[in-house]
Amino acid sequence: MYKLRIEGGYPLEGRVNISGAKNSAVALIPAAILADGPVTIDNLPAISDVDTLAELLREIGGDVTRSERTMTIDPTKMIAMPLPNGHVKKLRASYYLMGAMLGKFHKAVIGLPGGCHLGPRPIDQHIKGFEALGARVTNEQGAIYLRAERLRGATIFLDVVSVGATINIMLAAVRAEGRTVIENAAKEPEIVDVAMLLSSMGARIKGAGTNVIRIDGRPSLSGCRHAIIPDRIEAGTYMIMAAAIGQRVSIDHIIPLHLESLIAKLREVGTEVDIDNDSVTIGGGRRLKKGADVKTLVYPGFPTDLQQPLTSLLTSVQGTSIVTDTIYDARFKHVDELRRMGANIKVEGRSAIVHGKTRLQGASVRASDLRAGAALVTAGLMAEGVTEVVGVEHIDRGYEQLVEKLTSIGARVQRERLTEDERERAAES
Ligand SMILES: CC(=O)N[C@H]1[C@@H](OP(=O)(O)OP(=O)(O)OC[C@H]2O[C@@H](n3ccc(=O)[nH]c3=O)[C@H](O)[C@@H]2O)O[C@H](CO)[C@@H](O)[C@@H]1O
Ligand SMILES: C=C(OP(=O)(O)O)C(=O)O
Repeated sequence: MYKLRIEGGYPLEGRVNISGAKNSAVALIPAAILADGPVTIDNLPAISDVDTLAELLREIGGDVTRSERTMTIDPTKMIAMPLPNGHVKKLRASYYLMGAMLGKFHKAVIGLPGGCHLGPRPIDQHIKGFEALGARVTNEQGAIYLRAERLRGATIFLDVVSVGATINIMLAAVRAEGRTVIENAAKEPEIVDVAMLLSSMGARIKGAGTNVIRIDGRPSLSGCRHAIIPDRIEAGTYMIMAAAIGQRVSIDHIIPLHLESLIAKLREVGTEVDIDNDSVTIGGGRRLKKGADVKTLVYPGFPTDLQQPLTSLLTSVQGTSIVTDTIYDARFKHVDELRRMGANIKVEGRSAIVHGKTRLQGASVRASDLRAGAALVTAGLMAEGVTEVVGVEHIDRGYEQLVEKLTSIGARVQRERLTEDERERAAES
């Protein structure tokens, strides 16, 4: 187990390359199950969620080979092996094995997924979709059992706009008989990415990226090659860090259009943002002028996955900012840790009320989830003195080479092994 040791106060300067999107990668890897030949995925991020999924596909008989940023998955020998426990609990996206295995084998047994603890994260809309396609779905001792004689296209209206349910229903529907229509679908760029991969396999999908997706099922799908889109959340995290303590930082290999809501918010608090074709530059010294209210919303609204790091930035801005998360009701575990560092933040219901401006002080803090980790690293970079962040395994789920990337732009960050004492304390909490 590791911790990050951050010496705060060193300004960031230079260029950072952004990796492929976690939330695409974790759907594209299970999607490969649906093909009848090898699927090659390029621009794969080196994160632990990807390693876990590769392991899961191997468990069900997949031949998975990997070179630096490319993974080839040959699904021809895969079987519908039950996965009620084990690796499935390590990440959220193991739920995509349900849709993909149901589509391919008409049956699956998958343990309820793990992932960040952000309050209740039900999967009722996924199940409603599978049932509409003709599956029988039961929950037995924490594992979901899915079985269908035939899968037939259906019209499904999602009661909640859900990224996971939209993708999972797409995965099952591409091999169902006839037409499926997903209404009130989520519109995130990662959904478009998944639709592109499935289309390259021969699937017929229209409307991905809008709130109505139409899918005409096919009896078989072929292998293909596909490159993952850039990670807008990783990019946004570095943009926030640069706004918090940057001189001039360019964030490269991104799609700026995917970050419009963050760019608007950063400008609102007084950050200079220059946009190029595939990069943005945050820059020219710190000129943050006033607090801002932020409400997380489904895409293209402000992403909940950037809410926590943005909160760290807002501690350094004069005035009061209100950060409201409309997607998750308990995504505020970072707040107690920021308070340890001197932040003046109060949580009321779904909102964090941030009173700035505070000069944060280094402290020992715990990342309870992936983006809480990003928020605490951001705070550590801004703070006076040394910050130690434990819970690094959460950060490793979604940030490729965080230490190396930050060090390359002037941060003082190291990954250190936990001492015996620290390991014991981590096990107790
Ligand atoms: C692996 C992955 O891609 N994770 C992302 C995905 O998570 P995930 O797919 O889990 O998030 P959803 O879009 O499904 O969740 C949105 C909201 O809908 C609720 N809900 C969802 C499904 C359901 O069946 N019933 C239900 O009530 C959830 O509790 C949540 O309040 O989208 C989230 C919202 O952008 C991001 O924070 C996560 O990073
Ligand atoms: C919540 C997140 O991830 P997951 O859905 O995989 O837990 C995230 O990426 O911020």
